Amino acid sequence: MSARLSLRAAGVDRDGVPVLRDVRADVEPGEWVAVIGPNGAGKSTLLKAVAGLLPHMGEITVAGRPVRGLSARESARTIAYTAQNPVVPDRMPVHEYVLLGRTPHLGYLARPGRRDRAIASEVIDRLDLGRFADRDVGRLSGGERQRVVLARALAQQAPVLLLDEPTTALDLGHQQQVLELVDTLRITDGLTVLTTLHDLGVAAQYADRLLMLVGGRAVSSGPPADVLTPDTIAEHYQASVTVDRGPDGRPRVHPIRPRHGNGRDGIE
Ligand SMILES: Nc1ncnc2c1ncn2[C@@H]1O[C@H](COP(=O)(O)OP(=O)(O)OP(=O)(O)O)[C@@H](O)[C@H]1O
Repeated sequence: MSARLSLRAAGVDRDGVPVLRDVRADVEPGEWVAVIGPNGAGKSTLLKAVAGLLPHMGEITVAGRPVRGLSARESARTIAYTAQNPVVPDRMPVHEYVLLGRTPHLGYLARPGRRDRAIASEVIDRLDLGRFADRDVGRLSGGERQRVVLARALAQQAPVLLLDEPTTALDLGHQQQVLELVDTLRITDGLTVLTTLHDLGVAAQYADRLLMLVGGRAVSSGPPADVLTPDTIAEHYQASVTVDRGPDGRPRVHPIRPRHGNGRDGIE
């Protein structure tokens, strides 16, 4: 199953304050869109609204069906979501926790079967978690836990993957491993991938398109090379960068020190 994701005039209020407004976006099956933007821009809010965890205005549909009409079970079979700061049960072995990802596929009161265990084992292996399989989730490092949470989401085998900052706690090698795995699944299984990513370099390398939010509104969207310009980044992040192209033609963003011109630090 593949599923197109579509947002039309999507908006969210939190405590009566508008934090997302009038967002229009589409993510096609097999496409990876990264939501970028400064702190507090509404990136996590957007993902939570798509995951059905926050009430929204406008229309958000998955495979043509409004997400607000999906039951919890239907939603979990269609959308796998990982939070920026996931809450995990401390005293549960990794293999059991990952197996929870199979719950939406089980019949009423049914227990996971051989196939469910095989799927959970496979994602545990692919995320290099085999040696932690019997350890409690609460006794893992931050990066190990982040991979376990992703493993549970992948075990769900949902056609839509929503990942809120999936690599923040990961070392460089595991970052690449996770991002490459998601990219492979996007290509081989046609997953529809929507992530938030703070690291603009990573976003540029992996996403087909970027959606930049500022103050809850989409201010720019399109291929990474169109969105990631020094002027746009200076305007919306108040950051100084240069941008060039890598061998793959994708933009590479290099932070540079702003020019202070006050003479105190020797920089003109
Ligand atoms: N539970 C909440 N109640 C009220 N306001 C909230 C709540 N959670 C977030 N907000 C506000 O909503 C706005 C958007 O927050 P959100 O977490 O979506 O931003 P973000 O772009 O993901 O930020 P960051 O890059 O810092 O993770 C912010 O102004 C934030 O303060």
